[in-house]
Amino acid sequence: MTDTPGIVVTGASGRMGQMLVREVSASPDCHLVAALEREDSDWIGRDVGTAMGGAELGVTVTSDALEAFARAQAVIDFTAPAATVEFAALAAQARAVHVIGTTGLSGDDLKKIDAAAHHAVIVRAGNMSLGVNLLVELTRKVSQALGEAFDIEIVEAHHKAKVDAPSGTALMLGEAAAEGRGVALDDVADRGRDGMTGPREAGAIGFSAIRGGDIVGEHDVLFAGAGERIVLRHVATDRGIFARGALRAALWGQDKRPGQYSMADVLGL
Ligand SMILES: NC(=O)C1=CN([C@@H]2O[C@H](COP(=O)(O)OP(=O)(O)OC[C@H]3O[C@@H](n4cnc5c(N)ncnc54)[C@H](OP(=O)(O)O)[C@@H]3O)[C@@H](O)[C@H]2O)C=CC1
Ligand SMILES: O=C(O)C1=N[C@H](C(=O)O)C[C@H](O)C1
Repeated sequence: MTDTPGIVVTGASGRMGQMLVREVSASPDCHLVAALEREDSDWIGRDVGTAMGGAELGVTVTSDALEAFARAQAVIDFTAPAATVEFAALAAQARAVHVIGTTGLSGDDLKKIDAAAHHAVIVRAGNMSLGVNLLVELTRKVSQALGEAFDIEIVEAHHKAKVDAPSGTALMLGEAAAEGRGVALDDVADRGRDGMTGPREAGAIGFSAIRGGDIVGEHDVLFAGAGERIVLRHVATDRGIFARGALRAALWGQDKRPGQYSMADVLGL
């Protein structure tokens, strides 16, 4: 037996799920207690390590979330909105820290996650990397300094399997840019241009999404002024940056009071 925090990885067969299983099982600071998949997944009942094509890890893939969460101190969850909302209620019941990387959550989903955060620690971020969370802070500062004389456009690029747009990261950057200007993002966001759009609206924060191939995740924040342009850019080349951030959040959350926290809290930004 080990006395390090026990961690459940949800969506274990997914792109992020597999990366998380690797990070958690390689870390000396925690141990993998369960790997979760859908009931009808052909990974159920198999050792998660061998299902991933590697060495046995001694953890059998299960679909019983509540039983798994009851044995864990943290749940790391990069799945899909419907699953994440369900897992938030179950993690709260088990009083396990819930680290949410899932993006594309609706306003209704976020209300349910808020309710779960009354009972347990939730750390949620559209991007768990150190670099992007620093970029968010820079975006807020540059937006505040420049004001509306500079037009803000956020351009993101991801792999062809991504199902939500704009990305969670683009929305975090948009929120920060809006905060820097003292406005609400919902009032100024321009999330898709097509046809006779007319000239750009003053004060708008524009979003563009590129999807293709195996792009891990790229984000540009453009501040376009008269005669000059500033571009803040983050390029992810390895999903390990998200997995390591999520693991850091799971460990950080162990001694925190119930509530909802961000990666900025975890990183002390
Ligand atoms: N915050 C961050 O730093 C990052 C966030 N993400 C986000 O993480 C999420 C997952 O991304 P990615 O790993 O690329 O996606 P994948 O599609 O590769 O993996 C998602 C996994 O979740 C499982 N899943 C989906 N719905 C359910 C459900 N209802 N019950 C149980 N399991 C379910 C999927 O199973 P099945 O295949 O059977 O549907 C799959 O195994 C996305 O929202 C993405 O935007 C990604 C990278 C970084
Ligand atoms: O789906 C992805 O892959 C990613 N999703 C997150 C997002 O929506 O911003 C984070 C990262 O860019 C990869």
